[in-house]
Amino acid sequence: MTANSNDAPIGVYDSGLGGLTVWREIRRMLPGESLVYLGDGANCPYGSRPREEVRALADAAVSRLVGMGCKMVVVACNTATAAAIDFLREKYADLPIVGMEPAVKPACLATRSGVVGVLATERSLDGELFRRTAARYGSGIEVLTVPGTGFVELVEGDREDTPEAEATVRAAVEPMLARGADQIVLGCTHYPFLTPVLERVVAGRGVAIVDPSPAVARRVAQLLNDCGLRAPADHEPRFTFRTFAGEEYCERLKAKAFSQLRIKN
Ligand SMILES: N[C@H](CCC(=O)O)C(=O)O
Repeated sequence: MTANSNDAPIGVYDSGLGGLTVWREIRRMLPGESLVYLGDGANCPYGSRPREEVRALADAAVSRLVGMGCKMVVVACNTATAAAIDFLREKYADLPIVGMEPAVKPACLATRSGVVGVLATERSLDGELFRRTAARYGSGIEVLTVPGTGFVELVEGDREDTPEAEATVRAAVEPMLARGADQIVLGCTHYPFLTPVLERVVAGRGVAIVDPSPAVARRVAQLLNDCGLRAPADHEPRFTFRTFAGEEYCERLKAKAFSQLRIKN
């Protein structure tokens, strides 16, 4: 297997478990593609680390995926995308790289109240990518940003459907609802794991929860086509999991990935 050959895998990278929400969508949309999921695990959460540090961590991750022969890399982490996507595209110039887009555009198009809430990590919200996107699509619309403080820890700690999770999510979301938000954008790939709790918090309030991962999977499909990199029809897909943490974390990644899809491991 060589890099850029059609039967090579697509690398999907995140600080931890969160990128599995993107992995799931890519797996659904492109069932014939082999995927290598790299969940750092050793340095998670990234959300309040300095930009330079996140950039170095993302570089190490992409370098590992390239070393494994990946034909494309998906940075399934909003924080790493915000901190490092330009740097990565310049350094790995021959590698097609897909990053996360904050789904501000569809939310601004769909809002009826004119108020959109965005939940993301501190580092994503203060990044240029988010500022540019909000300025471009949010004209005439109030875009409220709230850091999902403690959200990543809940997911990493397998506490995403607990009373503690509900209280944490409620504290972040209530002020948005009070201001009239009718769209809540999940600007961190860990947050879709909190959707059951979020749905309980917004129940009956006419609020849509916007998850960008299906759009990212569509972008992956499009870029594979554009680059002529689709796996051959007879390709037997393989799903591989890697981490910078220990073997136990790798087993967690695997279990969580397959439990979401209800696929036998
Ligand atoms: N899942 C990541 C990173 C969360 C974190 O490590 O703080 C994101 O999309 O931003």
